[in-house]
Amino acid sequence: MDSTITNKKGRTRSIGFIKLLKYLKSYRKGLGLAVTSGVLHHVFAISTSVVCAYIVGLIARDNLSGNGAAILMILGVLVVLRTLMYYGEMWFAHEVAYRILADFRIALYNAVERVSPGILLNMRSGQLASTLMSDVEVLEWFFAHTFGNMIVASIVTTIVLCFLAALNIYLAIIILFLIIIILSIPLLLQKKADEQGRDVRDKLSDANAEAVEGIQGLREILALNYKKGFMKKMYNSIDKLSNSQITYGKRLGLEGSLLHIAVGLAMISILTMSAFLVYEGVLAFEWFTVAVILGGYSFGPIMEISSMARNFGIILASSNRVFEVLESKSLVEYKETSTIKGKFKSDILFDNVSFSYKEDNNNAVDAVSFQVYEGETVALVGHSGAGKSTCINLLLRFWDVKTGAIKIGSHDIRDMTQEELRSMTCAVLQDVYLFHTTIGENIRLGKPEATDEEVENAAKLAFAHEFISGFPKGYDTKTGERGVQLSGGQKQRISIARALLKDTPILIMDEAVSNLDSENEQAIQQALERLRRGRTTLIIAHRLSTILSADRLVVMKNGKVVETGTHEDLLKEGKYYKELIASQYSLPTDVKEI
Ligand SMILES: Nc1ncnc2c1ncn2[C@@H]1O[C@H](COP(=O)(O)OP(=O)(O)OP(=O)(O)O)[C@@H](O)[C@H]1O
Repeated sequence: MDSTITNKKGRTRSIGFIKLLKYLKSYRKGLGLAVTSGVLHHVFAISTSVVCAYIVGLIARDNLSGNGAAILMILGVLVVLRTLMYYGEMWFAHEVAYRILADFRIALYNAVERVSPGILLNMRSGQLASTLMSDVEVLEWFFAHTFGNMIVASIVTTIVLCFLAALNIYLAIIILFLIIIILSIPLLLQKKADEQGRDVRDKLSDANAEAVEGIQGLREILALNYKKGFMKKMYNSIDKLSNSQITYGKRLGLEGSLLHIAVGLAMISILTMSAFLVYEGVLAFEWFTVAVILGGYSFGPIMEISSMARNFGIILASSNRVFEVLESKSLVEYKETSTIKGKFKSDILFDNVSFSYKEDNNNAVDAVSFQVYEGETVALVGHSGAGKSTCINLLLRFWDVKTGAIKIGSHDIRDMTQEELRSMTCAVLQDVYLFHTTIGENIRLGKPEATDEEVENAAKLAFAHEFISGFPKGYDTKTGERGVQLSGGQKQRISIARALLKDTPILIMDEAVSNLDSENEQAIQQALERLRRGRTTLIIAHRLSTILSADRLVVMKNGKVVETGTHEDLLKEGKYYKELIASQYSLPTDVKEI
């Protein structure tokens, strides 16, 4: 029987098993305690039954001869010990399992952070959440109930077989043979179990992703009256999941039935064989019931691991999904240690930069060159899809350039450590995310050690202090999910306060396109003015006022830089810029001045 069934990623069952085992390495002590108490739990349970069976045998032969009280005492002690050991086994096994799950969750989150946003391109956020939470949860079966139980089953079965061999060697041989048959049943159905397990986990993750999308896009679903269409998609996904689970359940049922038939036949064989041995005078009568009980017990632990093995398909599928994230290669590798001497200057150079998001795609930016001098504000302008955000993504090193180089202070950003790059740059992006914590903490994100006074000063400069103070709890007001809901303009002012507090020499901005009321608009423009002062700023400009206030403009079209210069120069000499401005801001094409 091939015990190394290959899954869709080419990973084998045995490789998956070994990978999971590696995580147990640092918990050897806990695992040892779980296995020891597991073995003792079974040994005491078997001993209790064996003593009972022996008493029955003695009573049947009228041979108890006044030992009843002592035997009852022994039985009482065995029951107490068995209970204690069961408690210990559950405690230690779950302690190890849940500690490992915590390790997995932290490692997974680190991996997501390391490989994002690249990984998020290929995975829906619901699918990722499914891996982070429920796939990891499934691994509890392995760490708490599979590996340790396998060791316990091997030890207990060996002990029982030795005991049986001492009674009669033929009984032991027959039971060993029957155990091999019982163990081979899950192996026979292993390929199906792996395929079905993978299918269930994939379908579950799709259904999760659909549900998450339904929550995230609820506003659009209601506003566009898309409820029927969305529900159809949702039903479809849930239908596929339940069909897959039913198929999986049917196989579990088939496997379980085969196991019960095998165990039933095994019990009949033991009963017949023991009776035959007693009849032949080879086995004393009082050992008959003991032999039958021991025979039955030898299948107990084996049945336990067989039922776990029946679910190994799902365990393997979940572990593959977890390892897929853990082992995803980072799109960007940072230098571990700094090689750059002296202080950084903050000018930015895009030197013949080309990049495409996927190998077979056209370049999103193509041979782009421009410079932002220290303290200068350069605005990227162009139609949607021109490549402006891509320039910012590359400067922030969410991806690396395909050819060319981006330099800060004449150093290639690929030669900088993550810490160096992050301490030089701060990004204020369109979609401001507020965490479910206080407004104060949300502002403090980029500088956790900032004092309350510094936070308040930053908020004042960002014109956010006034509305924050208006809340009954001020800076201690909770925001984000289930916290107070802030308007788009208020969120932007908080993100400007964050940037002011972080106080980096380079500011990278993607200006929000959403319409703001004039009060918000004015406050934000003034806050941005303050933020840009003395910093090297690269900004994706959408508002005419921002374009006008920039020192120079870099005009992009289809991934290329087509014109650069000041607004006035471009109006005089540029051709494309004039058309762009006219089309975007409803101005005549012969506009001379705005
Ligand atoms: N994550 C991505 N994966 C694949 N292609 C992408 C991705 N992001 C952008 N693109 C493509 O790269 C090209 C440049 O897009 P980019 O977002 O840089 O343009 P933009 O000028 O910022 O547009 P907008 O003003 O609408 O944000 C477009 O063709 C776009 O479809």
